[in-house]
Amino acid sequence: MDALKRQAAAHALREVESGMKLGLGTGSTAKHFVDLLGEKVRAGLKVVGVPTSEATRAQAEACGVPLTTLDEIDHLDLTVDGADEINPALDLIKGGGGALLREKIVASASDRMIVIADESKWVARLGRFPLPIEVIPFGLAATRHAIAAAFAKAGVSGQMDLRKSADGHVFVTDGGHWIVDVRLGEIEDPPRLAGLLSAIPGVVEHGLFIGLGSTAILAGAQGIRVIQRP
Ligand SMILES: O=C(CO)[C@H](O)[C@H](O)COP(=O)(O)O
Repeated sequence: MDALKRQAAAHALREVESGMKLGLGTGSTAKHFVDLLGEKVRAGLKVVGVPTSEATRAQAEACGVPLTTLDEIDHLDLTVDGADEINPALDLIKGGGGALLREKIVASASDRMIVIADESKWVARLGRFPLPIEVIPFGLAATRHAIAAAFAKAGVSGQMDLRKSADGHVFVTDGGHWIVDVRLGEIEDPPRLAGLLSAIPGVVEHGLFIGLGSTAILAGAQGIRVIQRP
């Protein structure tokens, strides 16, 4: 599986040109991309990156990839990131690694987003992977109530689990927020659910990435598949 992730990352690297401003994703697949990008940079490629997490920032720095922020620049040419699920519309579930907020800000600031993954992430319908919802700790019970109401309107339901770290403490995002993971099953209308969740005051962001993915590069036993957003 890890070899497939690296193959997808290597394929995405072909889209990188000198002078580009790049969004750098988070997770085990994006890690391969940053690693391979670092090799190119050390060989002379001129790019600048905006990391989507503190973990990616540390990795990119160690690899020698020059970094900037979306305070210093307001726009990126290309973001390359992984995903937890990808459907044929190239809508995504992201946030398994907890970086969904910065990932969505960075992807939204990019002309193009290439999603890299192994084939197991390709699904007919989103929802098998638990949907991460990043919430403000203040007023959590009220926010959960509002999330449940949004689910009812969208015709889905599922248990909400507050994400914990391996040490048993509540997982805290790079932005200081918490994450509620919800196993919904098939989501009939992801754009509608995304809109309903975005309207809830205590919800900082959610893992439905609608209309952001431009291209998916999927690596499988049969080779690489490149899918463009319809
Ligand atoms: O959204 C993410 C992190 O917030 C990741 O892109 C997603 O979880 C996929 O990770 P991996 O490449 O390790 O399977």
